[in-house]
Amino acid sequence: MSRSARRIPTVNLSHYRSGTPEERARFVQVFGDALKEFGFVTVEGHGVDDALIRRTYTDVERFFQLPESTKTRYAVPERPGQRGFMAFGQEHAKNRKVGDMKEFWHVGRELPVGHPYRDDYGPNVWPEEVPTFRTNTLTLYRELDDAATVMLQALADYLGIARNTFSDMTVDGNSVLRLIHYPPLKDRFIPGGVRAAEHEDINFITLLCEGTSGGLELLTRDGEWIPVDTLRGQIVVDSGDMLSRVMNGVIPSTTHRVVNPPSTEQDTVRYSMPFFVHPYSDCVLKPLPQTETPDNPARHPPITADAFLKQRLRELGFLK
Ligand SMILES: O=C(O)CCC(=O)C(=O)O
Ligand SMILES: [Fe+2]
Repeated sequence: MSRSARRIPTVNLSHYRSGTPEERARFVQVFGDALKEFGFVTVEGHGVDDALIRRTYTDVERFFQLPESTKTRYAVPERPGQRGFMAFGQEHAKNRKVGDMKEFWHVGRELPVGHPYRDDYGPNVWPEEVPTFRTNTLTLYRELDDAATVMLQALADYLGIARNTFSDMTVDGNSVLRLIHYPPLKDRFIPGGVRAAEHEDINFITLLCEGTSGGLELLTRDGEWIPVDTLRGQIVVDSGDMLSRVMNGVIPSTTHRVVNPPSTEQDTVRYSMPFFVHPYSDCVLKPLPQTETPDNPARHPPITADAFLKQRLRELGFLK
């Protein structure tokens, strides 16, 4: 296969959940190999309700079409970039000065009163102009969280370690559902700007409901950009920096970006909904014993998920 024709593999999560032993073993192998080789894999049969994804996209579109003065009322300056609305051009990738050409909204985990992480994660805010936004996004959050748990169990099977090794780390984790609007470039443009400049995700793994138009690309381990095209109903999964820490680089995080539309004819709007799966705040990110070998000594000292997140939010310009 020519290098540029390479595509990431597709797997069906229902084979892992309820397939034959052979289907289950095959899922584990292809899923794990894909994360190792590409840091990306396409997942079907994930159990997240397609109608819910459509309803949520409708709500997201309604919100982003509101006037700027309304949207900015939902910015949360005390938790910049973590809850509520983040205006166009505000987030810039690590080591870049120019902001990404996107605006977005973050929904975080809701925890019961008295939970030790409740204040730390902070309250969500909700746009009163879109009454179904709260229910739809929280339901989607829960369904993506469930799918992620199963995927993390499959990854542990792949490595031959206790099945709940990773999924225990994400119980009550600081996961975030990000709802992104990339306007057409004719409407808003930042000179030198990109829809989403190349970056690695901070978290463990990311589940991306298919975007409403193309542009997502990943950088292969040998330095080639390849498109990640998803069909309706597929979820793309990628590995982030926190997983790489725990895997001591054996599953590296993968660089990816969202490129600008290639021509004025294709200058379409794009919406996407990544779900960033995070460990709980006090979870210590340190190499699993199986990944630390004489050939691959520990690459980083241990750090809590919370300290790591704050360090990265500073690099993104969100925290002082
Ligand atoms: O919009 C997308 O498809 C990807 C967005 C992304 O990579 C991110 O927000 O981290
Ligand atoms: Fe990303």
